[in-house]
Amino acid sequence: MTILDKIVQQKKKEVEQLKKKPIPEVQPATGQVPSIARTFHNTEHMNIIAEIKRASPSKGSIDLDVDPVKQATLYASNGVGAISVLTDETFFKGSMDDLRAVSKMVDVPLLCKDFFIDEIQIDHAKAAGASIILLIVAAVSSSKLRELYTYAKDQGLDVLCEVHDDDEMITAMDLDADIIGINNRNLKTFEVDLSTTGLLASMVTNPETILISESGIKTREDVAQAAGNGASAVLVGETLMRADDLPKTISELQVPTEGRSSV
Ligand SMILES: O=C(O)c1ccccc1NCC(=O)[C@H](O)[C@H](O)COP(=O)(O)O
Repeated sequence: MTILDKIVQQKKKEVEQLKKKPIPEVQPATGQVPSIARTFHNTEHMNIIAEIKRASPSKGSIDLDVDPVKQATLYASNGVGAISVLTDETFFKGSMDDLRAVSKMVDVPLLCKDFFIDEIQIDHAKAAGASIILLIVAAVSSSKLRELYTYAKDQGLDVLCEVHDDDEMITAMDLDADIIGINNRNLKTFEVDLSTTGLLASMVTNPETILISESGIKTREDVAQAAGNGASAVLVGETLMRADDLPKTISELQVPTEGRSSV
C-alpha cells in the first residue's frame, strides 16, 4: 500500500466522522481576497505559494511547534502570492484550526492543503477560510474528481488540480482545470525530480492555464527552471519552514518573470 493509499484510507474514516458533525459557520474574510486565477498572470516576479508544514511523511518533523499565524504573517508581509496550510492531522500534524487562525490574520489567498475525497471536506475548508482547495488527481476517480471540482467552483473556491504524470495531466486538461499544480514529488516513492514540471508543462495547450510547480524547490535556480518551463508560481514548504532568514529566502525565490516562456 502506498502512502497516498494510506492517507486516502484515513480520510475515508475522517469523512464519516465529519458527516456526524455540523459544519462550522463560514469565516468572514479579513479583506478582499483576490483570486489566484486572476492575480497569478502577468506579475513581475514568480509567485510563491508559501506553505505552513509542520511535518510530512517523507521528512518527519519539520517544525512541529510553528506558530502558524506568525509564520503566515511573515509570509504575507514578504510578498508571497498565496499561503498553503497543510490541514491534515495524522500525517502532517496540521489542523483546520491552523487554517482558521491564519485566515483571521492575513488577506492573501489561502490554500487548504489536504486530501479531498468528499464534498463535506470542501464545506469545512471553506468554513475555515480557504479560498483555494487542492484536488489530487491520483487520490480519486475521474468522475469523483469532476464532482468535487464542480462543487468547489460552485462554492466560489479556486481549485488547484494536482498531477504527477502524463495520464493525470490529461485528466486535468479534460476537466478544463484553470490551475494545475505539477508535483515534482512522486507520492508513491517520495522521489523528487524537478524536471517533472518541464515534461508535463509541455503537454498544456491552453495558454490561460496557470501552472504551479510544487515540491522540492530550494533555490533561486530551481525557481528559474520552473519559470523557464512555463510555471507562474512555485509551491514551497520545507525550504521556507526551515529558513533562518525568511525575508531573504523569499526574496531570493522571487525570480523576475521577464522572459518566462509561455505554455
Ligand atoms: O511532503 C510529503 O512528504 C508528502 C507526502 C505524501 C503526500 C504529500 C506530500 N506533500 C505535500 C506537498 O505537496 C508538499 O507539501 C508541497 O508541495 C511542498 O513541498 P516541499 O517544498 O518539498 O516541502
